[in-house]
Amino acid sequence: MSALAERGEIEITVPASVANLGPGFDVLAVAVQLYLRLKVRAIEGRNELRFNFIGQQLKGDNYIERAFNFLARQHSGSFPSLEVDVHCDIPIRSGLGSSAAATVAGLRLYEAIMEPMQARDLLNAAVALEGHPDNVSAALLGGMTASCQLPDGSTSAVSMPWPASLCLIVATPEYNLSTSAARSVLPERVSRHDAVFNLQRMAHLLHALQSEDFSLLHEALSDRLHQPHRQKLIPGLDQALMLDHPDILGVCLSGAGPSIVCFATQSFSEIERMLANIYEGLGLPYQVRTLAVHRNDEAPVSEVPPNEPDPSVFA
Ligand SMILES: Nc1ncnc2c1ncn2[C@@H]1O[C@H](COP(=O)(O)OP(=O)(O)OP(=O)(O)O)[C@@H](O)[C@H]1O
Ligand SMILES: N[C@@H](CCO)C(=O)O
Repeated sequence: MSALAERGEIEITVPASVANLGPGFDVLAVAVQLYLRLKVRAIEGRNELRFNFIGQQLKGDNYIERAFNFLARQHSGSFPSLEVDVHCDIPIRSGLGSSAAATVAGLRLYEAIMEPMQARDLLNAAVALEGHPDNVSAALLGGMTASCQLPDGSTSAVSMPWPASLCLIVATPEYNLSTSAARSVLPERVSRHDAVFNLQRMAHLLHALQSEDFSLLHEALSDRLHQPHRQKLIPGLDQALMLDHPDILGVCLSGAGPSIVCFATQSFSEIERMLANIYEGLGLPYQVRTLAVHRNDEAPVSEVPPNEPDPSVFA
């Protein structure tokens, strides 16, 4: 029996995510405590989905519906009609993984009303729809994830430790930038010098997050694969990268932007104010939020006993 048949109404919650984390372009992402929530009820009839967007208006296509239909077409095709209330706190086209959250929500909705699915099938469906794996991996697994596209075309995603004390202060200007527009400015080829630069930072970033030694975090968040090419599209990024405060441990673009993220373990309101001053100077409306990392289970990933199979690892 599906969860919906058992309970009459179900809720599905999917987190926002900050992708790339500087050098980890299309690889790293971290889920954060900002959510897309669905409330779902069965209604009379079959094969109809009715959506009510509450609070935030949908800009663009409905990716919840797209993901649901993707699975419905692959499986039986027939489903009970549903009414879905969508409460979305994730700003759309802002570099916080709204499309990934919507896609994962649609897949989880199908799973909830039909049958449980293998985690790897959900991930592969999400990547097929989203086009890049980083945000959807974090939206599915929670915490920080590293994704890898395998030679057979499937995707693997693994969970990585994230220090409980490290928060993200995220500034979002009111300035829509679609991911496709922010990807269109990226060069097809990069130099060996730049590839090595990113590998060095990525290794140091993972070390800093594992060891909780943040002394090299600032340098470890620099990037040459995407951020410099996007910088001209992102209001406030030049100024944010130059912010100077002893508790700002590093700064980078959030996903494809235009959100910008500062990392810190304290002084959150001072850092929020510094980010706010940038957009006030530019005359742009903005929102600033201090976000903790979202974990699917509250146990830190590092506490998973080494010999237990980790259910959050796909292969
Ligand atoms: N709550 C939602 N419900 C349905 N579809 C959504 C929702 N939120 C976003 N989308 C779809 O995702 C599109 C935005 O995707 P896009 O990848 O450009 O931005 P983003 O995911 O917010 O940013 P990024 O990928 O850089 O984090 C919207 O135009 C809409 O089609
Ligand atoms: N890795 C993707 C993330 C989009 O949120 C990009 O930078 O285009």
